[in-house]
Amino acid sequence: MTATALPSQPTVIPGPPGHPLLGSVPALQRDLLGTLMEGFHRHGDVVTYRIGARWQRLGSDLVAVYHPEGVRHVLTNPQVFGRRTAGFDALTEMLGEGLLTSDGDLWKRQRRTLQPLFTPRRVAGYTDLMTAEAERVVGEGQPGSVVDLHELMGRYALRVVGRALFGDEIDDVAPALLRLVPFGSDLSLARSMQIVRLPLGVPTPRNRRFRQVSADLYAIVDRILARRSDGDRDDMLSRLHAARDPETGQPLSRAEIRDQVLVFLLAGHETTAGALTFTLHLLGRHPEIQERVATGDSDLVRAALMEGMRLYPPAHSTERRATADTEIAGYRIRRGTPVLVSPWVTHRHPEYWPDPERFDPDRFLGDRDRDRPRYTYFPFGGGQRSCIGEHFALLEATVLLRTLLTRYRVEALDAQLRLTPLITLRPAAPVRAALYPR
Ligand code: HEM
Repeated sequence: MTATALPSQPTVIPGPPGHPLLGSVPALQRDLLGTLMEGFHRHGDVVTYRIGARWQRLGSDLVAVYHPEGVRHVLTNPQVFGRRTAGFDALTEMLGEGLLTSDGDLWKRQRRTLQPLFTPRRVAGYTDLMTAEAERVVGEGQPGSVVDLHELMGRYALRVVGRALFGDEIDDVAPALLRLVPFGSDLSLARSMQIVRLPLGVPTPRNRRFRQVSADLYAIVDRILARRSDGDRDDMLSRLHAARDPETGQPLSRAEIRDQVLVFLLAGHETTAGALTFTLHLLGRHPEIQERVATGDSDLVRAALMEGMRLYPPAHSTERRATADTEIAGYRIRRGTPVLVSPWVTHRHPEYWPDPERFDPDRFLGDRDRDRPRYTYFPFGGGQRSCIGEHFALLEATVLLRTLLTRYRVEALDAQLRLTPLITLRPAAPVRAALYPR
């Protein structure tokens, strides 16, 4: 498949017919990832899901693009595929206009200003902090006891990002934050899937809950910001205050700093916690692979993490909106159409991933890793809106894996992971594992 026109291609994009009045909405709400996967198996690399009624004016089409070449086209052409989608609009209503949700010139300015905080050299400066937190979390495990990997990894990732941001522990607000995140994620996703979206000001029970969660999240940020005495610190918050747009010299406003802090707190812990949980679960189901990784060999640790994120990409799907008429694989995409790309599906594309469901970290070693086309694997997205925290997350995750696995043998106690795909992929239940000292 290519992103150029193929004259023999039909112009109607195939897809499931769905419910006459609701289209694929009930199926997507019931089982998002299963519905996407089924669409791929039945209809191929480009699939239309009807959102709402079949009559043109009472619904719209969501086009999912699963082939790596199509994914590249969507993620690397921001002039054609913009960010103002129902999903990002709902997130903006919840979290304000931080780097994840802002758009256009505002995003450009924010990214220019914040990028220097995330260079590999800057990120390497957090190694000691990450190691100390990994030791601390690992030290809390009772030998032989059963732990919930997701709870443990959530605590680790939040402590790391909290200390990196504020130079201090944020343990006092962590439980509230960890409790609010799935509510916020669930409400944002549900709002983005509503066929008719009432303004948040309309006091429906769901709108009230939405606004309350947003207010509670900001209250946590304000509490942390208020107690922090500005001194000579070298944390991310001081750098946010000191950061200047390299082109205009403009600093971030107070409101922008508040929004960025919230985005970093949320985007910076949930995804990494998920990646670690899923990888440890998989290693806990594959003792022979775990033994190799437990040697601490950095290539193997990295490969295990990459393979964990292949099978369970924390950011399982993302969306763009066509801002002009365009074409993908010969199919016409009309201006205004929402377009979805999904690491969950593309990471299982059998053309590029033989035996896709098998956990095999060796896929990420040597030539096999190098020879693969770029957008067969995109857990951190791609193009100009790719994850700013990628180096940070990779370092943080490999430090934890090495620390935990050299100390403990992990035995996963659940045969299957039950998942809830909200904005990010989350376990639907505790992910139980026993830790045995080595
Ligand atoms: C394993 C961990 C992580 C994964 C899998 C991940 C994944 C992603 C993905 C896929 C995107 C792009 C979304 C899109 O294109 O629509 C993204 C964006 C972003 N991520 Fe991450 N992320 C991770 C960790 C982090 C960390 C640690 C931070 C911050 C400390 C962070 C902050 C952000 C921000 C601010 C953006 C928006 C960037 C922009 O639009 O300019 N992420 N992330």
